[in-house]
Amino acid sequence: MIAITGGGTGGHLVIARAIKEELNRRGIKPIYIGSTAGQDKAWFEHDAGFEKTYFLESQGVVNKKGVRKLLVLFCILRSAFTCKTLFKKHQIDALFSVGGYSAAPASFGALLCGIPLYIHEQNAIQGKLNSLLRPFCKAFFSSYDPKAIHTSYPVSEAFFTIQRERTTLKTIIFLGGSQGASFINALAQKMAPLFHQEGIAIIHQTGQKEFEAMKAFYVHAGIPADVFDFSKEIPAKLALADFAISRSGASTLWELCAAGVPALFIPLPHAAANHQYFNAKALADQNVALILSQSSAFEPKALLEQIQQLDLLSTSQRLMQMIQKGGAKEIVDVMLQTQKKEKPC
Ligand SMILES: CC(=O)N[C@H]1[C@@H](OP(=O)(O)OP(=O)(O)OC[C@H]2O[C@@H](n3ccc(=O)[nH]c3=O)[C@H](O)[C@@H]2O)O[C@H](CO)[C@@H](O)[C@@H]1O
Repeated sequence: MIAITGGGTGGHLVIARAIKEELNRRGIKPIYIGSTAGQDKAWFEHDAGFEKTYFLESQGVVNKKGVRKLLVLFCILRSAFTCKTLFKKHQIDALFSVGGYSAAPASFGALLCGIPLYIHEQNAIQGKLNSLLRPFCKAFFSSYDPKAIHTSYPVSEAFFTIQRERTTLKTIIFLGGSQGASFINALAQKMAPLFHQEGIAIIHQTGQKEFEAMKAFYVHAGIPADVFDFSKEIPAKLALADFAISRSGASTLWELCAAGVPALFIPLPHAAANHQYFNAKALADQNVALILSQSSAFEPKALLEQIQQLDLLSTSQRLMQMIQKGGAKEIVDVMLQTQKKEKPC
């Protein structure tokens, strides 16, 4: 039996879902261990692809100080012992972690039990928990790190199905990551009138917090736009888009590659170790993406011209070559081949 852990935000959870789906295709129903905080419950609480789901108390340690930090660490340790019991109950042979604070209890629990731990790092710069656990894991997967087991990013097949070459800028999509991005919403308010004048249609994922305000903005400005807070139909939205203005969360970035949608990335400046910048830089270094720093001033007309000057066709062709189907299959193959049976839990 396999357990999957980790999450907190959509970028982590989408990998957990891809691995779960690949296991389901092979007749395996894993269990899931996530957190009561973040988006874990919303994504998986009622997911029938899991044998059972558990949500334990866990929070990030990184930004905590003093007594608060000690309390969080104690909480993780207590939950790690809960996981030990769960592993025994479900006879877990292997744990797959997508990282993030919600992965901490089960990962430490696995180490306590001697259960092989497999880690997927989504980003170009590895997270704190993943760095700590990497020396003890059975395999470490990444689409960036040459020293890791290199696999194609496990993007859902749906993004390959809608793959097409882009030739003309007819529709633009604003993407703020799983929680939306205030900066991208503000930028959209400056750019939308220009796109509208050029006859470019707009799709805009705002996040929950600013959804009403952004919807009102488009209505007042008289600009027709497909505005939504969060959608389960991102592949259908990307299918229509010829260009994206987006945060560079790893999952979104690779989905854009798979779909062949060229993008201007605006990395989240506060992401740990600036990893969103390095995610986008890996593409920009190969001339297949534009980057705009959130702290640099920009002139909307100049930005529009920069986007319009991009060679959409060759960029979208090269993006599609950067990722292959079957990333989740590659990971599950390694996991099942190396899995050990003897468990001293
Ligand atoms: C604030 C934060 O911590 N961000 C991190 C988080 O990003 P975040 O959670 O924003 O994740 P990504 O942008 O990587 O992925 C978002 C996922 O949610 C999906 N989606 C998004 C919007 C929507 O309406 N519907 C929908 O289904 C996307 O298709 C994608 O699969 O995890 C990523 C992967 O570790 C990191 O690179 C990011 O830095």
